[in-house]
Amino acid sequence: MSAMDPIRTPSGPPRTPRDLGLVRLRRDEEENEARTRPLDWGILQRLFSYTRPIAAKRNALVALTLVRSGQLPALAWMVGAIISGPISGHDTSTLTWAVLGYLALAISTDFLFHFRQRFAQELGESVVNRLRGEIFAAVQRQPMAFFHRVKTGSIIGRMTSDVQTLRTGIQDVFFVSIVQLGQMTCAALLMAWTDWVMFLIIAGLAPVLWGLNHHFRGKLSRDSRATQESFSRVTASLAESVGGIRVTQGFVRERHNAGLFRELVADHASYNMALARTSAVLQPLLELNSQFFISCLLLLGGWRAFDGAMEVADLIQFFFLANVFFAPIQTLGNQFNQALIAMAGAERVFRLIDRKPEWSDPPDATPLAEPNDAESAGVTVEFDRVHFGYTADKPVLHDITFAATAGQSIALVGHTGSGKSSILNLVTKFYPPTSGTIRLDGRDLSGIDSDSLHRRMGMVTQHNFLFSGTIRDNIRRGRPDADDAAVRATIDQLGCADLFDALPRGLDTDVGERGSGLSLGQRQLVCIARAMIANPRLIVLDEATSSIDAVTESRLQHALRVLLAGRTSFIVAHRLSTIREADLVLVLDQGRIIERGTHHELVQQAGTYAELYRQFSSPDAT
Ligand SMILES: Nc1ncnc2c1ncn2[C@@H]1O[C@H](COP(=O)(O)OP(=O)(O)OP(=O)(O)O)[C@@H](O)[C@H]1O
Repeated sequence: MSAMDPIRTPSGPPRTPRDLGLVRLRRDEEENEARTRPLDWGILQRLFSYTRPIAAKRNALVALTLVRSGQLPALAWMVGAIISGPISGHDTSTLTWAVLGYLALAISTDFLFHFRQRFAQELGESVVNRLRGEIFAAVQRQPMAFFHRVKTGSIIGRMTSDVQTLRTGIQDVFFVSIVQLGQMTCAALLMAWTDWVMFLIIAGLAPVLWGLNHHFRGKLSRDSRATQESFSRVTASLAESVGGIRVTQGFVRERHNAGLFRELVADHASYNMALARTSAVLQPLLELNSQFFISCLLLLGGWRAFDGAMEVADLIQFFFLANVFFAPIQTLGNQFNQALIAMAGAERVFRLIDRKPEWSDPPDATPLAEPNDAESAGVTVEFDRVHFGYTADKPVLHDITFAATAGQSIALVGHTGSGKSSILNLVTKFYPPTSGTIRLDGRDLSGIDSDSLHRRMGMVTQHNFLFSGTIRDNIRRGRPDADDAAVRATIDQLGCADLFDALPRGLDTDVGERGSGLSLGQRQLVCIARAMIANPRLIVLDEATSSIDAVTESRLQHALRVLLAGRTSFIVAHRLSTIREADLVLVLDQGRIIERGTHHELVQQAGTYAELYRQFSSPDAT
C-alpha cells in the first residue's frame, strides 16, 4: 500500500490520508511488511541457536515445562478422584491424606511455575540482548547509502517492536504452548481412561470450538489492528505538528492544523467504536460457546448416568478434566497468532542482520599513512575523471578532475543541487565513485581503509550535530582516548576556552538534546573543537549559512583558521571571506566543474563566478 492508498474506514467511501489531512506516513523499502508469516523451520532453528550460550538453563526449562504440563491435569484428576473416592465413600481419614497429597502437588506445581517463569525470562533476555547487539553492529556496518534509503523509524522498529515480538515468541509462546499441549494430551488420556465413549464424543467437539474461536479472534484482531494504525496516524501527526510548530505559527496555520487533527482523532474514534461493537458481539458469543459445550456435556453425561454406563462421581471427574482439556484451546489460538507475528519479526530482524553492505573496503585495504612531520599534516587529493550518481539512473557528477596539494583549501561554489555535497561524500569515502579514480597521497582511495581515513578526517557540518552529554563528552567524540588536558589544550588553541568557561558548568555543561541547550555559535565551536582534537589531515566543512553576531562570528572565523591551517580542506563555501582565502575555487554547475582558479583569477575571467560575485557584493544583495 502506498501512502496515498485508500484507508479502510468503518463506514463511508474510502478516503486517502491526504483527504483526511494526514501527514504523509513515511514509507521505505523496509516498511509496509506483512505482519505475520507462516512458521519457518529455518528461522526457528536459527532462533534456537541463540539460546546456546545458556543451553543448560534452556534444557532445565524444557524439562520443567514438560513436568508442569502433566501436573495441571493431575491436579484436576485428583479433585475428581477425591470427590468420587473418599467423599462419596464417607472415608474421613483417607480424605485428609488425599487433600494433603493434593496440596503437596499444588505447591510443587507452583514451585516449578516460579522457576519456569524465571528461566524463561532469563532465556528471552539473553536472546534479545544478543540480537540487539547484532542489529546495532549490522546497522553500523552499512554505508551511507543505506541511511539515505532506510528510515530511522524502521531501524528503530527492528530494534524495539520486532525484537519484542521475538522475546514473546521465545520466552512465552514456545513454553506456554508446550504446557498447554501437554496439558491437553494428559487430560485427554485421563478422560479416555475414565470414560472413552464420552471422551470420543467430546473430542469431536474440539475442532468445532477451535474453528469458532479462530474465526472470532481473527475478526477482533483485524479490527484492533485497524484501530492501532489509525492511532499511529494520530501520534505521527501530533509529532510532526509539535516538531514543526514554528513553521505552523509562522504561517498562521494553527486553526487549519487543529481542524485536520480533529478529523484525524474523529477517524480514530470511529475505528475504536467499530472495535467496541465487534467486541461487544463476539465476547458474549465466545462465552455462549463454552456454555453450549457445558450443556452438551451435561446432556450426554446425564444420559449415560441414567443408563448406568457412567458413575455420577466419574461424570464430575470428567467435568474437571474436560475443563483442563478445553481451556488451552483459546490460549493456544492466541499463542499461535503470536508465533506468526514473531516469525515475521524474526524474518525482518535476520534480514537486517544479514544485510550485506552495498560496498565495503577490499580485504587488502591498508591504512592512510600518518604524516611524517606535524607541519605538513595535510593530504594530497586528486580527482581523475570521476563520475558519480546516487542511483544508476541519475548521474550527479560528471567528469570531475582536479588536484589539491597537501594543506590546500578547496572551496566548492555553485547553485543548490550543483553537486558540492556530493564531492564531499566522495572524498570522505561515504560513497564510491561510479567511475574514475580518487587518489589520496597518491594512493587509490578505494584501497585505503575507511576507518583509518575517518580517524584522520574532521567534519564540520551545517547541522552542527551534537550527541547528548556534556560539551567535554562531545569534544572527546573526535578522539575518545583524549584526556581532559587534551580537551583544554584544543579549546585554548582555538581561542574559545573563555566562551566555554563562562558557562555555568563550563565544559561540563549539558548540551541538551542534539545541542539544543547551546547557542548556534557555541554549537559550531564544539563541532570545530571536536574536529580539531582528532588532529585531522583532511577537513570537510559545510559552512553554516546562518548569521551569527559579529563578535561570535569573528571568534568562529579565528577557530576555523586554526583548524584549517596546514590541513587539506574541502569547504562548501557560503561566505565570501572563506572563498577569498581558498587556494582553489571550483565552480560547479549541474555536476560539472565549469570554472576553477583562485578568487582573483575567477573574477578576472569574467564568467559565471564573476557574475555570482557581482550579484553577491552588490549593495542590493541581502
Ligand atoms: N542521498 C541522495 N540520494 C539521491 N540523490 C541525491 C542524494 N543527495 C543528493 N542527491 C542529488 O544529487 C544532486 C546534487 O546534490 P548535492 O547535494 O551534491 O548538491 P549541492 O550542490 O550540495 O546542493 P546544496 O547547496 O543544496 O546542498 C541533486 O540533484 C540531488 O537531488
